[in-house]
Formats: sequence, C-alpha cells, structure tokens
Amino acid sequence: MLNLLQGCKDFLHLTLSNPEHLNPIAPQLLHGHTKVSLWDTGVLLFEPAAGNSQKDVVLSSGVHGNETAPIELCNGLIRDLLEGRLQVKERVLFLIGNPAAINNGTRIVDENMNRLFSGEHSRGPGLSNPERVRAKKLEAYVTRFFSEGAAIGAGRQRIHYDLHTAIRGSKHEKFAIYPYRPGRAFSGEQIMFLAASGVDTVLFHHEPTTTFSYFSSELFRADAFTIELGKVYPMGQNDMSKFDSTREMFKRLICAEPLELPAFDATQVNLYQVCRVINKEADDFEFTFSTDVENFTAFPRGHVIARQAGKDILIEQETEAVVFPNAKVPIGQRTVIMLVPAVNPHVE
Ligand SMILES: O=C(O)CCC(=O)N[C@@H](CCC(=O)O)C(=O)O
Ligand SMILES: [Zn+2]
Repeated sequence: MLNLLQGCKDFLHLTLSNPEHLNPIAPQLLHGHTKVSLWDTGVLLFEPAAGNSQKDVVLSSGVHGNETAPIELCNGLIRDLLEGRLQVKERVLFLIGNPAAINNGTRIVDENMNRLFSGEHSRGPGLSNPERVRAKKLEAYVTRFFSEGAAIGAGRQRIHYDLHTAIRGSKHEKFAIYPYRPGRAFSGEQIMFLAASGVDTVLFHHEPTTTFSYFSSELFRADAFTIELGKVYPMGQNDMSKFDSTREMFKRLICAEPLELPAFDATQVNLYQVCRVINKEADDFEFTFSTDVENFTAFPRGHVIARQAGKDILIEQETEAVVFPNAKVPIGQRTVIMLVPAVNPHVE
C-alpha cells in the first residue's frame, strides 16, 4: 500500500490514474498507530490500530467531478494522515466519488450520480453506465464501513458528510442540506458543528431523495448532510484558505480532539425549510432570472420565476428563495429547490 502510494504523487493522483478500479489492499500498519486499507479506487479507510474509537465518519467528495475544492480538501487530510502529521482516533472512510468525471472536469459523464442512490442505480435502465455502477459500489462500501463499525461495539456515532460545491454563487457561501428524516429530531450538535466549520446555513429537506446523504441518513440513521463548501472552480484554482475552519473541525472530529461546540443557538445560523421542489416537465423549461442570480435570492408572492409548456410558475408563499436553479436537467429531474424560513424546527 505504502509502496503503491509512494510511487504516485498522492492518493488523488493514484485515484485519477485508475478511474475505474484498483485492486483492494488489506490493512497495513502506518507509523505504528494507524491501519490503512484500500478498498477500491478512491476508497481509503483509516482506523486507529488501538484504543476505543467512538465514531464512524464518511467523508465523500467528487460525486460531481467538477466540484473540486472538497476533493482537494480531503486529499490534503489524506496526505497528512499518510505522512503522519495527523493521527486518526476515529474510523474514517474517504470516498472520491466519480474519478472519471473528475478527469473530464465535468459534473457528470453519463448521468448525475447524486440521483442514483437508495437503489436508484438499478431501477429503469439498470446498471447501464459507469455512474450507476459506481453508485452501487459506493453504497456497498458505506454499508460495509458502518456494519464493521457496529461489530466493534454498540452506540457508535455514524456520520457522513458528502462534500460538494455549488454551480452558482450563494448569498450564504457555505450551506448544508439536512436530508428528510421524519420522526427524528434535527441534531443541534451537528448544526453547531457545521457552523463551527464555516457552514452557517442549513436547509431542512421535505421529502425523500435519491442523494448520497439521504441514503446514509435513512438506511444507517447517520448524521448525514450534503455540504456545499462554496462555488465551483477548476482543480488547483480554489483558494484553500477559505476552508480553514472546515479543515480544522474535520481534523478535530477524526482525531478526537475537543470540538468545543456551544449549545444550539438558532440565532447563530440561518435555517431554511424546503417548501417545494420544481421538476422539469417540458423541454422548454426556462427561468425568468439570469444565470448570475445567486442561491438564496428571494422573490415575492405572485412573481413568475419560470415557464414551461406555456405555463407560468409563480411564487406561492409570501416570499420564497431559490437554491440550485438549473434548467439544463433531464425531464423529470429537479430544476430548483424553493425555500422559506424554518419556523421552530424540532432541534434537540
Ligand atoms: O449548484 C448546483 O446547482 C448543484 C450543487 C449540487 O450538486 N448539489 C447537490 C445537492 C444534493 C441534495 O439536495 O442533498 C445535488 O444537486 O446533487
Ligand atoms: Zn454537487
């Protein structure tokens, strides 16, 4: 393992040089205190060789190939772990989601991978393209990781941060999507962890989705989020100083350093409720606003925000804010998420 990595520039380089597959490598002892295992290309596990870990943490990046900052952030943590500057005290699984799309510099190759989880990869046309195949494998790796954690002992915390960047600029630069979780309170500790990581805005989703974070949240009861860390830039062109707080909190989490989180305080964060999702139903779908309108821009009741098939789509609530508007999606998929302020969300 170490030889394999030493022959390459680094783990990301190894991954991108083998975009489809790498043979697994059994656990190797690193620096006398850490077990490191390669499960597949872009799939790397670190475990403390001794001691009582309490948490199973998945850090995924590159599910969309052009969202490079989280890939660089994770690769930096991996480099520090491999070279011994950091030592994990919790189990951590790093996933680089879509190496072929990263090589392409594009969001997708054939299909949006973040619409293919919770078994969606095998519905309809089935495992008909590499993204479907990879989504199925990623599900299997997360399942194995959490199952092996459960075998260590009961009561472990499961965490999955699926790291992205947004196509547009955003009024709140860093934000997280909290997957729909009926019957489960939102975690105030997680929201304050995100805030300490520089992610000061959280959207509560209103329905099940086929995203990676929903998969881990629903199937494994993980504290799982899609986290948007800023705007998309090409690889190497990210200002990595913008992620100092995020890196610091991820480091504290995986190295079991004190998190020093304040109690949940709704005044310290921006909380939004998803009120609806507008799907594309016709090829002529178009927004009435320009491509430089930022995420979280709000519009008043009655305002026409989009048109399709000869019909206007109007703002229904007193105000609604838009996030992820994108008219260039296949018919049937989400064109935009609509938000209202979250009123008294059930946070514990
Ligand atoms: O900026 C955009 O339009 C998309 C950024 C992105 O990839 N967002 C995720 C959000 C997933 C979720 O809703 O949890 C996605 O669209 O897959
Ligand atoms: Zn993304």
